[in-house]
Amino acid sequence: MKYIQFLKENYDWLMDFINCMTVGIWITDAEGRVIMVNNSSISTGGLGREEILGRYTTELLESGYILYESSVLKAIESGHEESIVQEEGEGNHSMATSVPLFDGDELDLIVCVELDITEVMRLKGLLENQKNITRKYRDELLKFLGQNNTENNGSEELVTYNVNMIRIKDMAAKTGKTDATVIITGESGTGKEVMANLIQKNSARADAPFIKVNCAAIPESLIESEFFGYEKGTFTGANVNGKIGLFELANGGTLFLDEIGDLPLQMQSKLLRVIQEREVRKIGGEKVIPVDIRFIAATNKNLKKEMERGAFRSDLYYRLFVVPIHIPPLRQRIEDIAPMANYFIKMFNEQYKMNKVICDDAIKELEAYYWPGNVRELRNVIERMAVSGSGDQITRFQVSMCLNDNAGAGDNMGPGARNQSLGALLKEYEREIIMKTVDECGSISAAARALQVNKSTISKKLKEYER
Ligand SMILES: Nc1ncnc2c1ncn2[C@@H]1O[C@H](COP(=O)(O)OP(=O)(O)OP(=O)(O)O)[C@@H](O)[C@H]1O
Repeated sequence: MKYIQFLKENYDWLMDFINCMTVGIWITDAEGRVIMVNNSSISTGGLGREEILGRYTTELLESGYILYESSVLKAIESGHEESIVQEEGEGNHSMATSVPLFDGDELDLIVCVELDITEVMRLKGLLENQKNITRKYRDELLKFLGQNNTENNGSEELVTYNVNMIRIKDMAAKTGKTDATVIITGESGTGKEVMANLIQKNSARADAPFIKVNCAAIPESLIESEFFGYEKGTFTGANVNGKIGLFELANGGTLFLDEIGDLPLQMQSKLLRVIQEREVRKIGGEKVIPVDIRFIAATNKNLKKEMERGAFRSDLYYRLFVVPIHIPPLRQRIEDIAPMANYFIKMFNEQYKMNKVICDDAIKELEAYYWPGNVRELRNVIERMAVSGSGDQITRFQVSMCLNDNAGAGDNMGPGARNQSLGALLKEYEREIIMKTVDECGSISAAARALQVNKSTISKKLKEYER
């Protein structure tokens, strides 16, 4: 009883000491009987010192002076430090921490410190509120991104959760509001056309004609007549009524010049003239037709290099690069792979009336791939797995096989490009095969029979995989 003894011997000056403190302090004996209490504690409760001193905590609890529960009683019971937070009405909160002090093995007394945490709780509430608001805005933002995605031509969305891409998308949407010429660059399959659709859809010309032309697909001999059209009787064997050219078709709207890097030099200078002078004349025609066209061009070529080697006109280059938009390859925005994969699965589920889902492992496998064919390749891979796999799950095994097929079909990044040794790759495939067979066969014995190995081999491998 050394603490109780000390306390009794030094009661007066100890009382003066704890009365200097702004926190409430209670000291009870091992039975929870109050032997000391300071002014700060009394000022927070409804009873005076004399009414508290000498009373058992259980009594105070029963009489309602202490609300709900007592940290003192909890500390007596557990023999450890105990804290409780209590609401004391009118939004006030306190936190009581009781520390048991032992003389040897014997509980001697309990020191309870009471803190007014009303302000802390108010701040906590504010923080919670703030967090809820942030969560709400985040959800709204994600919803907005998803909704924005549908603002595309046709049924396709521009799916992205990549910060860079979101910024680009934002900028693209803004340029839609102007008539500035836009050039979209990026590797094949990165989504340049999807971006062009987004720009057009967000522009004042959204309801006006949107003419798309693949410059690489038109034979050189026909390119001029395709763009400018011709008057009737101009060519023998041609349409007797003449032809309206792409420029005229796009008048009042937008002309999307895909693969502009493949436009023959001669046509490049003619295009430049149209962009600058805003008028066209049909082949064999006299009449000058004023045109009001917004140009969006795209290429997977490095136009600067093309210009340097004389394959692209520098004046056209500078005329096009008013608003340049570069779309990064898919391998540089790995966070887009999972949402895109899920987006394509949903799309193919609807198209083929399926219920496919992709497992996390399979997503990881997709994320580890190099994607030389970018989003187009991802979409094709998902479609192939969706229509060819059995069951509703797209597994990691299926992804591995599919990506290997892709690599084998001439794409330049096979499993080796993932920097894994043959041994590691074989182990990985062995694991996939075993897991899939056990999954499909429903038991280790059946899988062992199917793979023509001992049951113990499969069990051993499965244990290894669990580690
Ligand atoms: N961000 C995206 N969200 C959803 N689908 C996308 C996205 N980007 C590309 N795709 C899809 O990938 C495929 C290829 O996209 P797109 O044709 O726009 O690429 P591209 O860069 O214009 O290709 P290319 O240079 O070969 O013309 C399309 O099926 C398109 O719908």
